[in-house]
Amino acid sequence: MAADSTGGATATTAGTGPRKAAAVAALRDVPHRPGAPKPDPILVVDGVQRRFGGLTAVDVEHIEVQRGAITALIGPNGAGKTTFFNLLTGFDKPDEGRWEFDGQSLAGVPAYKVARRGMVRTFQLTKALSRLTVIENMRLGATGQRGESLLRAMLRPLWGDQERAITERADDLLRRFKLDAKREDFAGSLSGGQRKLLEMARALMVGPQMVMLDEPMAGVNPALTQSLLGHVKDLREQGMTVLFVEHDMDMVRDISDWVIVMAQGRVVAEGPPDSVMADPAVIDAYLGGHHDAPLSIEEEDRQLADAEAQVEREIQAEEGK
Ligand SMILES: Nc1ncnc2c1ncn2[C@@H]1O[C@H](COP(=O)(O)OP(=O)(O)OP(=O)(O)O)[C@@H](O)[C@H]1O
Repeated sequence: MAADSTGGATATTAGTGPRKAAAVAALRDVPHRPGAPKPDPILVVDGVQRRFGGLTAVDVEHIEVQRGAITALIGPNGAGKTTFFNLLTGFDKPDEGRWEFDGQSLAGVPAYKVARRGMVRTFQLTKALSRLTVIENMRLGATGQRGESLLRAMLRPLWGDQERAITERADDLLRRFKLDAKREDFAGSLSGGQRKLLEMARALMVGPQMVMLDEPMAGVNPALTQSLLGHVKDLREQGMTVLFVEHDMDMVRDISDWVIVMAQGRVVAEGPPDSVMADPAVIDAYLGGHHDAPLSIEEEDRQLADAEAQVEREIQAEEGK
């Protein structure tokens, strides 16, 4: 069943409606390990590899994404998260592997068709898109496409009913995302947070079942943070599945039902946010290094003890001279 992606006049700021409870309940008995099977997966990925010369950027053996849940994809810089998003949504091609969305293979399907089949990703406002108005960006979203080469096609006039339906949908979404006052403004004039809202609103133009968000909090000032979080949670409350890449661990903890951790192209851990983030192996090996997550008290104690022991050894070596 297609998700109702225009419904809901405003984002539920609490975002803890019945779908949140259902997602948590559905994932309760899923084992906390890479590749764990889910009770109702909307996306199933098998053996996807992408190599750039000698570098294997993505090497995902198996991933299942639970329908109707918010799943975070985290990992250190260069882990392969963005490349993986690009592969799944048809913006790049893997060297190997297959994946099914809602039971249908998507391998080899171009990006705009992937979007029309119900899996859509946000993409950042490029320079060219910044020179279009907000409403023009929304219309481009209806084609499920991105990219400068498509601007001309988009600006071609549409016919009567089709254009009316698209404009109506765009205006509904702009109202919902409180961007209606910006309708005729150039997208480039929006603040960081408003851009993120536009990217999300534009993705919803195709009425997707699954929305993939690439760093939805990047560049968003604190005043808009809660509103953005509310909108993401609202996607789940309307029946959509969300998969997002994010470095902001507070956001991951706040909104995700499940977390998948990638490092060096592979899936190295899975589980609910608290359990994944408390996993010393994850913090130490994949997050601690670049301070994405706060250290646990045990980890802090261990690092302090290591440092003290090191100083002690140095003092003794000095004294022994
Ligand atoms: N087009 C490309 N050509 C060559 N190497 C690439 C290309 N795209 C990505 N890579 C390399 O693949 C690896 C994975 O990159 P990717 O951007 O997917 O990681 P990421 O997890 O999204 O990182 P970040 O969190 O910093 O965005 C990196 O080593 C990157 O340098």
